[in-house]
Amino acid sequence: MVHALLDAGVHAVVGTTGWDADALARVRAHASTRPDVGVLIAPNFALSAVLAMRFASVAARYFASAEVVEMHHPRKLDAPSGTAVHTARGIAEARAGAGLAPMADATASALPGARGADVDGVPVHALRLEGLVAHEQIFLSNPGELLTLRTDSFDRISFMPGVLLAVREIASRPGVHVGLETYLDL
Ligand SMILES: NC(=O)C1=CN([C@@H]2O[C@H](COP(=O)(O)OP(=O)(O)OC[C@H]3O[C@@H](n4cnc5c(N)ncnc54)[C@H](OP(=O)(O)O)[C@@H]3O)[C@@H](O)[C@H]2O)C=CC1
Ligand SMILES: O=C(O)C1=N[C@H](C(=O)O)C[C@H](O)C1
Repeated sequence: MVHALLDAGVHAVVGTTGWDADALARVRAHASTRPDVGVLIAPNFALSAVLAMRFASVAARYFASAEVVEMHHPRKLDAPSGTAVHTARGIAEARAGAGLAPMADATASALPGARGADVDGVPVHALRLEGLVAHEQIFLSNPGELLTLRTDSFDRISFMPGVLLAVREIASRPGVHVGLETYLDL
């Protein structure tokens, strides 16, 4: 779909998650044939989630350990959530940039999944619970201290301001961008 929109010269705001690295690379390659067209792939349009991700990536370099727990409604098809993957990648990039060593974890035996998914070295845990919409907690810790960042979308109305911002801005932002934070002055 995004390839067809690029071919037609139509800007695309994408909120669908579950993209793997290969799919993203294919879009980037295809987009290079239409540098005049904008593509925004945003795993979350809620301001609280975008800010939580940003805060996590700013804080990550100061903490020895980091893990992400996302919680969603049980009808969700992908796990972990696109938001959690994006959060973990931001943390991992910040850690790598600061030259931090891999996180301590002495686990020697575990049931499959017990330590979550490994996203660039950051454990990500997915809960599916009736009654929830979209929620995430980011844990960052050092010996003797813990920082917890939490974002809750109680209603899908939370995504709307970000979607409107994206569709209003996209024509002035050619190229492929990942994450609504690229549109914000953060
Ligand atoms: N970026 C963000 O802020 C957010 C992202 N999401 C992401 O959006 C995606 C959809 O989630 P959600 O809205 O809960 O899912 P839903 O099942 O509620 O909606 C999916 C929609 O896609 C349509 N659809 C499904 N398959 C096709 C297809 N092959 N061709 C065309 N249309 C299709 C469905 O149409 P029909 O009803 O006719 O089957 C339906 O309208 C997920 O990846 C989710 O993670 C969700 C919320 C916020
Ligand atoms: O499926 C959902 O509902 C959501 N999906 C997105 C994700 O995977 O991060 C955004 C939000 O969490 C809602």
